[in-house]
Amino acid sequence: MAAGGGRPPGPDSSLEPYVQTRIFKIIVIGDSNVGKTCLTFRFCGGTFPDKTEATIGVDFREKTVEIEGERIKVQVWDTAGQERFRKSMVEHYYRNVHAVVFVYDVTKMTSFTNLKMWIEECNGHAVSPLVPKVLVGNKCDLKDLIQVPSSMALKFADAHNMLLFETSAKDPKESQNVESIFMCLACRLKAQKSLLYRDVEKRPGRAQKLEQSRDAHAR
Ligand SMILES: Nc1nc2c(ncn2[C@@H]2O[C@H](COP(=O)(O)OP(=O)(O)OP(=O)(O)O)[C@@H](O)[C@H]2O)c(=O)[nH]1
Ligand SMILES: [Mg+2]
Repeated sequence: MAAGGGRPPGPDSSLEPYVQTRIFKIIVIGDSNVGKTCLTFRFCGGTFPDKTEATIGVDFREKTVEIEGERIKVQVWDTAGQERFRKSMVEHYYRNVHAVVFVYDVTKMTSFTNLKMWIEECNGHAVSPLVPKVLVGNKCDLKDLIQVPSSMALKFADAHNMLLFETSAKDPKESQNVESIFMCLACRLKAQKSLLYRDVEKRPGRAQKLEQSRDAHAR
């Protein structure tokens, strides 16, 4: 039986008339200086930046990944931790978000205790409980300075129904672990069939329609 309506199988996908790419919007949230920018750099660019400055508003990074034969654009929103650099942007962070990464610094207890506040902010923006969320303890390379024990972080993650990743954006040996944070979320999102195509290349009319229906869905 011929497959109706699906993408025709073929060796050269560039010949397909309609290439549909889903975009997953993942926001990275947490105190200033916990390493959000460095983590997103590590995932999207594969490196640790020599020098970073406090993020103002938001920086976008993107990486296309392939999961079970589907190309997916992971759009990472690297948000600002400092209140003065984020306050005008908060609504935009949470709008139509697909997944949330909460980051703390394992060497700074206040960045961990502040997670409560970040979770409250997220919940206050009507982010669905179905939106996957993960917890990331960063800077694990600073072994002698660790203030947040794994057991404490694990308990908190469990209580909030999140997976915990302890990692380091700096240590190249941890790069696979950083990758797995975003890949784990992308896999979970891919499994949510209800996520519509937001970026339909070569068919803008259809893309717009789907986007509208998605927005209507979200209301
Ligand atoms: N040792 C170590 N330092 C790190 C790591 N990740 C980030 N840093 C350092 O921590 C500092 C802050 O990193 P950023 O990524 O800019 O922090 P941020 O969370 O984006 O901060 P805001 O943009 O102000 O919200 C920088 O000096 C980084 O070099 C890590 O895994 N290990
Ligand atoms: Mg930053």
